Amino acid sequence: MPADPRPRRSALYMPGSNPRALEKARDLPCDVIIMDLEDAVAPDAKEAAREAVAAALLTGGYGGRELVLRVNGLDTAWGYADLAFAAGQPVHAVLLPKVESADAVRRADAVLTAHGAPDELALWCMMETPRGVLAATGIAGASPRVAGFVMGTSDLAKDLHCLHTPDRLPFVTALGLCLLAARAHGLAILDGVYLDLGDDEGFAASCRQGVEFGFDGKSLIHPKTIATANAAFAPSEAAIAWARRITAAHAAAEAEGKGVLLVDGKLVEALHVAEAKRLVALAERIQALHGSA
Ligand SMILES: CC(C)(COP(=O)(O)OP(=O)(O)OC[C@H]1O[C@@H](n2cnc3c(N)ncnc32)[C@H](O)[C@@H]1OP(=O)(O)O)[C@@H](O)C(=O)NCCC(=O)NCCSC(=O)C[C@H](O)C(=O)O
Ligand SMILES: [Mg+2]
Repeated sequence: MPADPRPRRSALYMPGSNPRALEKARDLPCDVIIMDLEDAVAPDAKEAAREAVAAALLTGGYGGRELVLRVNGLDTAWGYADLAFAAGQPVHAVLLPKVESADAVRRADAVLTAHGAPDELALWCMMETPRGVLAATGIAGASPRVAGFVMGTSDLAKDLHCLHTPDRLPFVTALGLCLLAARAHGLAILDGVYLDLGDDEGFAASCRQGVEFGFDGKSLIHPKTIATANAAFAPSEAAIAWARRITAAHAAAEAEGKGVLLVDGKLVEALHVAEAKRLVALAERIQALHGSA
């Protein structure tokens, strides 16, 4: 468990070519902002998008939100220049699209390093192709910079020829493989976007399912979905109260030389306390970031 888990309940994408969205993001209660140079930006707007992102980051005002810059792939006309640009930007992470191998991560890492990126600049990887999903473990461990995965379920559906069903059964294998690889390597992992902005109920259900799977949060395409994702991925008040209770009860039991106990008839061991402490730390970080859970 990370000692100090960072809130990543809601990660809002915005086109780098949309200055209004970049400006609006300063006042939105999302935990993560993903400024996109890739698929949300038309080919003839790629360079203007880089300039708009640079101007927005120079102005700042994004508070404690985590800033992520999605670049184009190194196999495109813009990828190298995007990475060279990203190396000098005040962002927390660079998000690589369509990552299919550990080697692709290492090539991107080398460009960042050659352009003076600090060691703290993280790499996040879009997991959105069949090859990428099958190479998830190698990708997760490819470089010390790799700190997160983001599921790209739209590209994945295209390559799998599958449908976006309400239960997301067609994605279960891919989501599970990426979750396993991310957790095995101590990475953050965010669920894919929900495309139907008119279906609030379906969106809420997909957030609940993301929580059940174990994702840290959900990637989003519109500000109106932030509140639902934030509520779904935050520990509930009842969960926090329970976490505090079992932590205290377990400490008292330990003082009496016992490793296990029952609280309200439920078995509590050290592993439950570890998860309880993670939830409480997460709730405290959310409070510090936005002032409320
Ligand atoms: C989908 C949109 C194009 C809709 O935009 P718009 O018509 O402007 O929406 P609204 O009029 O309802 O907007 C209301 C206000 O909110 C601001 N807004 C809208 N979207 C964003 C946003 N994403 N970030 C910040 N601010 C936003 C508008 O400017 C309005 O503000 P105001 O002027 O005050 O009224 C648009 O939402 C959009 O572009 N969304 C992001 C699309 C995107 O980034 N797509 C790429 C990422 S998803 C992906 O690639 C998936 C992955 O790779 C995979 O394979 O699965
Ligand atoms: Mg994609």
